[in-house]
Amino acid sequence: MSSGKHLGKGSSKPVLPDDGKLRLFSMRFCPYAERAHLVLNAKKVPYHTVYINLTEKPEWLVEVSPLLKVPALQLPGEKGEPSLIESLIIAEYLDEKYPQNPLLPKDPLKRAEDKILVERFSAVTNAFMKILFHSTGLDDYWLALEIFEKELVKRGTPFFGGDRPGFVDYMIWPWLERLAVIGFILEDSYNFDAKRFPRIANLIDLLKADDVVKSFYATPEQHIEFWRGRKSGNTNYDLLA
Ligand SMILES: N[C@@H](CCC(=O)N[C@@H](CS)C(=O)NCC(=O)O)C(=O)O
Repeated sequence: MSSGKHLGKGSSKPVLPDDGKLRLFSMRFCPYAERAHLVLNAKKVPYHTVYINLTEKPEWLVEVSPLLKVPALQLPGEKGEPSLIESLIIAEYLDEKYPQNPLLPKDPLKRAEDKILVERFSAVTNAFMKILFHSTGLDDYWLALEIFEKELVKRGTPFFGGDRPGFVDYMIWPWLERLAVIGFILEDSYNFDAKRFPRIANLIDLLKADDVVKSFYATPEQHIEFWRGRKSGNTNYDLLA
């Protein structure tokens, strides 16, 4: 169940059924929130989604997300107390709590290596933000992405998770899904060189066909539409809600 529209200032906190389901506070176009949706969907855990208008945040958001950010995950039975926050913490919690379809490897060293890789992805997400808000940083973006291309060569598998998507794949996917936005912001339709990133290009194709990714997918056009609104101060949060 989803709240449908993004709730903003003046909205009352939705009363959700006490049905033992998790509650995810989210925003449809937030890549960090998408991480949480992907893990929940990979685990097939039923949950409610409450979408938040981040431009005019509802007064009650602080009750569930002390840093006023999404995602925040409220556990069944919790009422107002602060929930789990931070996409990576939420993703790891869910992977440990729900053992079906494990995403992180069992081996402690391999687990640590995957988590380090995801930490290193912040170089990509930081460069992405720079492009979005300052139209600069494209070279940094590709340089950071190269680390991931090389890692796939090293692992010799189609996914970071091996023969199927794992933790790293789902944690980085939201930014791969948004590659077209870079072209839109920089007013350049050419934005991804599949010859420079053949493994990443293959990974993108494979992930696009993955049921979990498909369960929370927005098209390049939809992402561009969202960012066009955001840039002009007319954010259409409900474009896909
Ligand atoms: N480090 C956080 C980042 C979450 C984040 O920045 N979310 C954005 C939306 S994509 C947000 O809630 N922004 C609201 C704000 O910063 O006021 C995570 O991984 O969950």
